[in-house]
Amino acid sequence: MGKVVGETEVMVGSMTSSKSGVVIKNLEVAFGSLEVLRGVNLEISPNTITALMGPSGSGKSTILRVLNRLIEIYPDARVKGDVLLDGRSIFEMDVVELRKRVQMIFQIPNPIPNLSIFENVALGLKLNRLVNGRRELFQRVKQALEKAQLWDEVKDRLNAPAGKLSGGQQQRLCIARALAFNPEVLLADEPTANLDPENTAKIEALFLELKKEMTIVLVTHYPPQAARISDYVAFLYKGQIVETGPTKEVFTNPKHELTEKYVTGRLY
Ligand SMILES: Nc1ncnc2c1ncn2[C@@H]1O[C@H](COP(=O)(O)OP(=O)(O)OP(=O)(O)O)[C@@H](O)[C@H]1O
Repeated sequence: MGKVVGETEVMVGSMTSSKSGVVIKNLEVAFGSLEVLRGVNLEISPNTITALMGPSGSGKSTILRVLNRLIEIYPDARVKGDVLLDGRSIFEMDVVELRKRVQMIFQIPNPIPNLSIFENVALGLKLNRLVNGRRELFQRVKQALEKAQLWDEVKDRLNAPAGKLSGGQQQRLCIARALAFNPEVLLADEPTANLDPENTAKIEALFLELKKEMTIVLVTHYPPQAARISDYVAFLYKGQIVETGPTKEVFTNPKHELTEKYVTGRLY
């Protein structure tokens, strides 16, 4: 299912303008003279997991970096086109506000290792003055750790340094830190690439829970992960979207030869 807008296929989700859906329109990104994204159009429905998959260097992370405007930290990056969040251009929003609504986690978990487990989650809430008093702060941190399915494992050692947690726990701590902001969109850039199968399964199960409350955009190198947990996929190749659609459809009946090669593990 899809309609053509601009150069590439656009997935049609449940609603275009409904809350916290994301619409990417004719996105182009270049670093200096290097064009890395061209004519990218994509509609990401609320409360879904959309997987961006494709070979290394195809532009997946760059799309994520546009969605929270992290791209603006690169002085030579040029961005054209538009991205709508809940119907409004993200480029017209206050960037600090945008990044509260659109949180991001990375391939390598990046808690502050010497800071306590509690403080890693609390810090953003304190710096942004989002809570009133210690009691509310504790409740928000607890709630975030619960949602990230980490609370039971850490509730007796909240003051221990985050660096003492296992890799999988550190990644869930980073998810808790993001969830503390009650984001509408969670961007996940290969969040399980450094984890063993057991921890990967935990994060995947967690995402399936979290999508009930937010929209998730997942970058993955690994087609089976997209097949397991995403509702929609966009397959990127050399900076363009080759094919998008409901995950099952794209995996069972890919329309493009490149997609077929990729999902069957013959294109890296
Ligand atoms: N800050 C930057 N400056 C210059 N070029 C960059 C920068 N960031 C990314 N690129 C280039 O943009 C292209 C797309 O990179 P991007 O990281 O988005 O790809 P990717 O699909 O996420 O790759 P991977 O799966 O390896 O993470 C690559 O050619 C990369 O070298």
